[in-house]
This record gives sequence, C-alpha cells and structure tokens, in this order.
Amino acid sequence: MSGRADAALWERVKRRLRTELGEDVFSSWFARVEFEDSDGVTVNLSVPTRFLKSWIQSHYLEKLVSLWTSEMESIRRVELIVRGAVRARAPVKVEKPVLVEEAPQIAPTLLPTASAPIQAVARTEADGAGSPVDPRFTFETFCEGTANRVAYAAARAVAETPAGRPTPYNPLYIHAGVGRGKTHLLHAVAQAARQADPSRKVVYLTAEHFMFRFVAALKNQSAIAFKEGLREIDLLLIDDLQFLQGKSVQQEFCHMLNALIDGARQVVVAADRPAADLETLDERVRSRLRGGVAFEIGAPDLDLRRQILKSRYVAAQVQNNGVDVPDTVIEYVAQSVVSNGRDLEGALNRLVAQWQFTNQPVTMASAEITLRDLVGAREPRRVKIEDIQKIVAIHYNVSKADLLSSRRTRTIVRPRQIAMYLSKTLTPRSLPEIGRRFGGRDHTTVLHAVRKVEELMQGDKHLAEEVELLKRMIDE
Ligand SMILES: Nc1ncnc2c1ncn2[C@@H]1O[C@H](COP(=O)(O)OP(=O)(O)OP(=O)(O)O)[C@@H](O)[C@H]1O
Repeated sequence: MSGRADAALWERVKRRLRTELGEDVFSSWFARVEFEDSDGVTVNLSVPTRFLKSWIQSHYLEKLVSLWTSEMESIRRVELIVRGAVRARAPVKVEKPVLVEEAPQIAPTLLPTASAPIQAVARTEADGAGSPVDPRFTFETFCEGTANRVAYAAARAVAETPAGRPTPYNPLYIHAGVGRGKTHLLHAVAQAARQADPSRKVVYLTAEHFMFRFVAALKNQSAIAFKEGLREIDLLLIDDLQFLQGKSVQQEFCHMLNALIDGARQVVVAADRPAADLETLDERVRSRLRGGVAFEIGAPDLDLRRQILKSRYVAAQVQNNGVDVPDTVIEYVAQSVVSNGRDLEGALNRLVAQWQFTNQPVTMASAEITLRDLVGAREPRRVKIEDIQKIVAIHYNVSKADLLSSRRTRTIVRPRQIAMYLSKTLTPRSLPEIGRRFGGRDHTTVLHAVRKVEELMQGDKHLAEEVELLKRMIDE
C-alpha cells in the first residue's frame, strides 16, 4: 500500500480515536501526532516530545494498533518517533524556565487546542502547570477495595483539605507495583483539588518531567526562577519517583521537598517501591520521605478485579454500541487475570476489539484464546541485590562481608562473580550501581564478572545448573 493511502487511513484512525476517546482526550494526546510512513506491517507516527511519546506508548499503544489493524489487516505494530520540528523553532521567551520541546499538553480545562501556538503551552507551563493529567483518571472512576482503601482515603483527604493546612500525611508516599493505580490516584487528587478550589496551586509532575525542567532551567540560567516557581506550589504531586536520577537533580528535589513541607504545603509522592528500597535515591530524600506517611496499594483481590472490569465494561458499552461480552466471560477474566488494573483493562480492550473485528459474540472459548498470554500472568518478584548476596553467601558458605571485600582467594572470587552476574541478570541495576554495591568496585570489574560467568556456564553444565538453582532460590 502506498504512503498516500496510509496517510488517508491515518485520518480515519484519527476520526475513530476522536469518537472513541472524546474530544478532550483526543486533543490532549493526539492533536500533535503526525503520520510519517508505513511498510504495510509497521506504521511510524511522530510526536513532538519524548514525554508525549512515552505517554502515548504506555496508555494508548494497544488502542492505536487495534484501530490501524481494523483499517488495514496487515498492520501489526505502531512505532512512535520524536520529531525535531518543535526544537527547530525559535526559543520562546518566558520568565520562568521551561524546556519548550518538553512542554506538555496539559489538563483539558487548560488545554491548548491543536491549532494553539506553542507559546500558549509554554506560558501555561511557566505559570506552574506540570505534566499532563488524564481527564479519565478521577476519584469517580477509581474503584476502591481492600488493596487500596487506605491509600485512597488518604488521597481523598489531601484533595479535600484546603491550601495552607496540610494533612497529617505530609509527605504522603504511595507505593505499588506496576498498574495498580498510583498514577490514576495522583491524577484524581490533582483534578479534585483543582475543582474544589481553583485558586489552589496544584502541580502534578512526573519525576522524569521534573528532571527535564530542572536541566533546562540550568541551561537557560534560570534555575533560581525555576526553584522559586516550584516553592510557591500549594499541592505538589510527584509520580514515578524511582526515575529521579542524577545527584544535582536529587539535591534540588530535596531542597524543594524541604521548602514545601516546612512551608506547610502538601506533597504527595508515588513510586514503584518503598522509599527505603529506592537504592539510587539520595539518602536525604529517602529520609525526608520516611518522615511522612507511606501507604502501599496491594494486588487487587477478586472483588476489586470484578469492580474494575465492570466499570470499564460500562464505559466500553457507552463507546461501542451493541458490544457484548457475557457476564461469564467477565467473571472468567476477573478470576484469571490477577496481576493488576492495567492488565484487566488490556484484557477487556482486547475482548471489545475482538468483538469489533469479528462481528461475532465473545464466547468463553474465544476469550481463552484472545487472553492466553495474560491469564495467570503474575507480577515478577522484585529482586534486591542484598537478597542475591545473602543467598549466594549462604550457598557457598562464605560471608556477605567476604563478597564485598577485596579478598581474591578462589573460594571467594567465584561466588562474588556469580553474585554480580545474578545482580545484572535479575535486577534492572546498572553496572556502576552493582559495582558500588559490591564494595565500591569499578563497572569494568562487574562486566568482567558477568562475561566470565557466562563463558564458564557454556562449558560447565554443572555450574550452569547451580546458577539456575540459585536463580530459583532467589525468586522464591
Ligand atoms: N483501583 C482501580 N480502579 C480503577 N482503575 C484502576 C484501578 N487500579 C488500576 N486501574 C487502571 O489500571 C491502569 C493502570 O493504572 P495506573 O497507570 O494508575 O498504574 P500505576 O500504578 O501508575 O502503574 P505504573 O507504575 O506502571 O505506571 C489505569 O488505566 C487505571 O485506570
């Protein structure tokens, strides 16, 4: 199919996105998406910012693929690339710092339309607006259950408490594994707080976006204005704190946290694990966070899974006239997709798409095939380097101190190398980070250990089995 034909199809996909998601959501996320090209299997779309790219990827990629496939059967993938067009524009002059190419689309009430000039976005950003907030993520659409009841109640209290009177949970720290509703809850707080008091200065920022803004402010030599701007906030919501990287960024974040909390402003932070486990985070930030109150959102139980599915199904019925997923199939999904809210939503989207594309009623048999890979999927356990060191030390009858020491006896060197290898393969930690956790070694030492163990395992079946056994022990 020619490029022109695909561009025409993009217009059709856009029309369907607009109808299915509504004008607000469409103009928030898709107004600046452009069609680039397609080879008939992959469609390449471009967006102006990395931020928009990651947002669309994590929230709408599945939808995009299914719409494209319904227009052109051979399409299997949609790739998003960041184009340089916005960067090429003349810099926008604003009083407070803003990285223009990262200036996001923002909450619908403040949203510039597709045709609004980039300056409008930048100005709103400079006024203190943060990362975009999804209008669908409200308290009304959040399902409450045993797993999230306390976090939900605390989030509501924060949204309802007037400016200048922070709650006893300050900072409020919410942590949970993937897809359990942290972002949903933070967006709900932002929207409810703005609604309750439009004069309250509410800013929602992802940690990644905070970094972009801080680095841009340093480049623009407007760091002071940037810092002052942040300290005027009444309610600051920081999402995905685990992505906050870099010493100076973390220091600045710590100053901001101190200034806000000491100035009786409310702070809410979300991350994928407890503050104490954010190993790359500056100890001062961790300690300040531990001074507040932390709540975990647990895995959804059956009742909560049913609620989430039912509420999503009602929404799907509004958008897709006549869609029919029988109660028995919904119950099957609730019983068997046990991981998190995102997978539940994904499962339902697939069933709705299946109904759309086949024009056949969804049956248990067809649902089982469609959801094969999601059924029974459990969240992978998060492995810590300390656990690896402990288990390897016990297994080889050495002490943890030996593993971290500079001793080079053979009985210690090999277990140490295996522990480093396991740290690289079972955790997302970088080589330098692993080196630091093994008595301050250089990243090249870790790399050498990883290669060595890989090489040894290839020629030594016994060692390969031993490492496999250790993996299972660590994973239990
Ligand atoms: N309790 C819930 N009620 C309604 N929807 C939920 C709930 N929990 C999760 N979801 C839905 O699941 C999806 C994923 O949730 P969300 O993005 O908030 O997860 P998260 O915890 O921020 O995950 P991640 O760390 O991966 O970003 C969203 O569409 C959200 O609306």
